[in-house]
Amino acid sequence: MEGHPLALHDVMFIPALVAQASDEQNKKWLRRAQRREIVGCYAQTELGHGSNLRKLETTATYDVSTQEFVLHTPQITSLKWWPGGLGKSSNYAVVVANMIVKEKHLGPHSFLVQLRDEITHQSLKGITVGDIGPKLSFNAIDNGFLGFDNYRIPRTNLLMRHSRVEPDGTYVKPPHAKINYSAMVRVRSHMATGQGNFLAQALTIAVRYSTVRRQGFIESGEQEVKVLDYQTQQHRLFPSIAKAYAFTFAGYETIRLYEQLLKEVDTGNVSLMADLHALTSGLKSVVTHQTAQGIEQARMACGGHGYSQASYISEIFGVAVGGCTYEGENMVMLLQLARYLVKSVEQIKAGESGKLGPLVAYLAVKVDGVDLEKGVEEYMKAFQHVSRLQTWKASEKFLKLLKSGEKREVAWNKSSVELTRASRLHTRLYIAETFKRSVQEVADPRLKEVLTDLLHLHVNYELLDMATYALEDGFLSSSQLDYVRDQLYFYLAKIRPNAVSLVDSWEFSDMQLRSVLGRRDGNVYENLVAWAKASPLNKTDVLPSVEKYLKPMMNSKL
Ligand SMILES: CC/C=C\C/C=C\C/C=C\C/C=C\C/C=C\C/C=C\CC/C=C/C(=O)SCCNC(=O)CCNC(=O)[C@H](O)C(C)(C)COP(=O)(O)OP(=O)(O)OC[C@H]1O[C@@H](n2cnc3c(N)ncnc32)[C@H](O)[C@@H]1OP(=O)(O)O
Ligand SMILES: Cc1cc2nc3c(=O)[nH]c(=O)nc-3n(C[C@H](O)[C@H](O)[C@H](O)COP(=O)(O)OP(=O)(O)OC[C@H]3O[C@@H](n4cnc5c(N)ncnc54)[C@H](O)[C@@H]3O)c2cc1C
Repeated sequence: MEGHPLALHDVMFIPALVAQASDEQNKKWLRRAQRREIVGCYAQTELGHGSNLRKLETTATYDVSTQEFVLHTPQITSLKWWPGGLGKSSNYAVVVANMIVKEKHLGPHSFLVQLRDEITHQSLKGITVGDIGPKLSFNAIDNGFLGFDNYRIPRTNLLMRHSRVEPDGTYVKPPHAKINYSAMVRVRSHMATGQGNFLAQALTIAVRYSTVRRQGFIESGEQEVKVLDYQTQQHRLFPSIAKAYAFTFAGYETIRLYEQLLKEVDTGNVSLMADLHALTSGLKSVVTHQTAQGIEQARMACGGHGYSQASYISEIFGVAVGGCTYEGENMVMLLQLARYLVKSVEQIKAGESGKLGPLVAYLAVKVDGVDLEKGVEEYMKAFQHVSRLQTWKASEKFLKLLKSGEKREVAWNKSSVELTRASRLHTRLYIAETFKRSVQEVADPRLKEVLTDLLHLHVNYELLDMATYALEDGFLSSSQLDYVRDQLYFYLAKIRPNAVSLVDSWEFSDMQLRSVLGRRDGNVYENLVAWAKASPLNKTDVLPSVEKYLKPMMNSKL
């Protein structure tokens, strides 16, 4: 769980080579990387800049006389800072640097750079590299720093699948300005399944423990109840079970889209890039945020024992919450999706609704009301309505400010909270729709029934959570919201008998979960005692600190 020092080799280094190095370059590098003869990482973020890639300070200046790039980090803030696996493990890196050719700044480009000797593993001359120190989590990964002192690499180490620099310094542009960002888009498109998995682990622990833990009574009786029988406990955990499934389904779709994008880009078609960038930006932000919230609720649902490291939930939280920051800080990425939404509104206003992509076509279609009792399709229309309402409101606010003479960037900043709200609602609609589609495709009738219950729970929970938007313009009445609440409570109770099976179906082994509370056999109490006894503090009855500090204090006459 604490991560693996070679994780980024597989997650980003190899994918960056696959997507950005030419076939000829990959003949030299890819096989070696796949065999782990060389170990690499993805070095982009700097001490001074992570979000704003246009301001990266590391430069790669082309020297036409030697046909080399000179890598340089001119000041402290230019040091690469954060890349996983960079500090100690990697001997190579894909380095993102601002490329300068014939004094022209051509923006961020990726280079394969050797950092350490392949035999001795010592850092090479001109390179300063090390570990950035302990973090909230991921402490088995050596996130690192990296500086270059006019460090030279051959021209052919610029990754040249999409753009090139010829020996004489002629620059051949890529087919899309942001094609060099593909390694990030890849990770973002995998994050929904990855985060769904973290949420699932925490829920497995909390749900299993909630069937072992007995406390209090619902009705007066002989035996105290399992805490999972409390409606509040179900409300804390079951909507997150639905989300863990929903995120996984949404993630499968974005992974498929990314694979399709890779194929299309190779044939010169970059039309999917903007859509996938917008979609994955929103999805990574909503999913990581909701996952962190869900894991924290799972921890609290385990009461005091949830706070113990024996629960292992705090470890899962630490790793998962990193996703709110890495691969694009969540607010920054929500604002990327918002750009796409505002553009869509502008297209509609210009009478070009026909040009809208399938995921935003609903922004042009007004719905007057819904009959929620007719089922999930009507809920989808309600989600569309709230997302459309907020997207139009936020866009109009921005466009009005623009019209009043504000600079574009200032108008954007003044509308940004509303814009991020629109992005979240649009993404939650997407998650609900992929959930619905995925459940429809399930062939096994018994499985389909249980997943349909989860889907119903999800749409009722989500709609209630967005109620302010739906009430704002009278789209939903208060009696409709009462219906949603009743449905929510109905599905909490309906899911209760299947709750343990739903989490067991994820098939985490005890070794994976590392949780005393979430043990498959349910023997929690005896193992908590054994776990406590194994604490280093219990190795001796009397600690050395007693002689050193306590006794002098206790014997003092003051
Ligand atoms: C098989 C498994 C695979 C993967 C598993 C991965 C994760 C699994 C989940 C859990 C993890 C499990 C275990 C853990 C193991 C390891 C940890 C895993 C990963 C951690 C590694 C972390 C790595 C990093 O963090 S790398 C650094 C990431 N950095 C960022 O994300 C920076 C964010 N900033 C940006 O991306 C950009 O600066 C920007 C905000 C997008 C702005 O860019 P820029 O200034 O250049 O552009 P403009 O704003 O001017 O926009 C112009 C225009 O371009 C459009 N645009 C921008 N980007 C893109 C793009 N990528 N594609 C297409 N279009 C793009 C933008 O929208 C504008 O369009 P319009 O003009 O039309 O509006
Ligand atoms: C666990 C972990 C692993 C990482 N692994 C890697 C790696 O392998 N390789 C790598 O290169 N990097 C890596 N990173 C770095 C990571 O990608 C960046 O930290 C991340 O992109 C955020 O950038 P930042 O640190 O510059 O945040 P900042 O941009 O400084 O964010 C600070 C605050 O400013 C706000 N903000 C910034 N810009 C805007 C804006 N335009 N509009 C509104 N608000 C804004 C943010 O929302 C945030 O609230 C990793 C980070 C972590 C935590």
